[in-house]
Amino acid sequence: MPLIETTALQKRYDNKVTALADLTVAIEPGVVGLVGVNGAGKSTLIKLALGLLEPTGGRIRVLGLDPVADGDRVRARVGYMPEHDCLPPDMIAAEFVTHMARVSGLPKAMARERASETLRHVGLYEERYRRIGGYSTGMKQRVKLAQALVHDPELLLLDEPTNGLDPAGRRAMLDLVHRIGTDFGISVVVCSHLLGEIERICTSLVAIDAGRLLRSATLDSMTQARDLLMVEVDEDAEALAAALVSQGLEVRTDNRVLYVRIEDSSTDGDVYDKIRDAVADLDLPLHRIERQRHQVADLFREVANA
Ligand SMILES: Nc1ncnc2c1ncn2[C@@H]1O[C@H](COP(=O)(O)OP(=O)(O)OP(=O)(O)O)[C@@H](O)[C@H]1O
Repeated sequence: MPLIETTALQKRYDNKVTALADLTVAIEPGVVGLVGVNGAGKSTLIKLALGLLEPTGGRIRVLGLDPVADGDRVRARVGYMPEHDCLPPDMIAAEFVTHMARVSGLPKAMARERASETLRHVGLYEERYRRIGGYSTGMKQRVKLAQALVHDPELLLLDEPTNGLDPAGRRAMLDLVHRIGTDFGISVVVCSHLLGEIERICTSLVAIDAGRLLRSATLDSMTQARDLLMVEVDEDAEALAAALVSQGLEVRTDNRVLYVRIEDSSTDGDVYDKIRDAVADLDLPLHRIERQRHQVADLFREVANA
């Protein structure tokens, strides 16, 4: 069953801004990156998934449930880390996370225990009895993550979890998110406007733009299908390109460099052979030949510019 499934989902705010225009997507289990520029509609989708907002058109299901009609059941199975600072500065972290566990329905002793475990898991065990107001931004983000995890949800919705962090803090937070997906088997939907940053921890990506679906695909399908061989010759790149095209290969040239498309890894050997033969026939000085993966960000840019 998809984690989140939407059909022609629309959200128009009272101020007439249409945040989601006509979104149809099925988000499958795994660590899923929900990407889009600021204002694309990511937070709106998350709030609709939590039942905090109601759609103005279309339909949304979360773990097969309607988040408006079945709000309590959805919230019991879903953890949410909001984007902006929302923590009570005067509370100590252990108390706050215990309280959030109680709100989610855990009995007192279990709530305390789970709060300690979760704070340990996010790397705040030593500091758990300090006031949240004295925490750094990175520590506050970890408390937000801990309260989302404390009731052991099946699905975590994280809205820009690296917000406000420095590069080392961003990496640490993303590693933590990745481990939650792999070690605990919890599905995660992580929103970000920085595709290059989250692609390394995700199993699939969903890109939205102006409230519509731009693309949804697994990382594997995006990278494998679009592998390239980069071939650099010292001269006559055009002649080599023509020879390869006549052999049925797809080639793009950029000065002395050719990019040859490999559609399927089973045909790799053929492509290498054709390049080697053509280089030999033309008696060209081959500088280098190497396999190059498309950056996932490039693929999304291609779609965006199409
Ligand atoms: N409560 C609201 N009332 C009116 N308009 C809103 C409200 N919340 C969001 N919007 C507008 O809806 C659009 C989508 O916003 P949303 O926050 O969902 O985007 P986002 O992709 O999450 O971007 P960001 O990361 O900047 O929050 C934007 O134009 C935003 O200004």
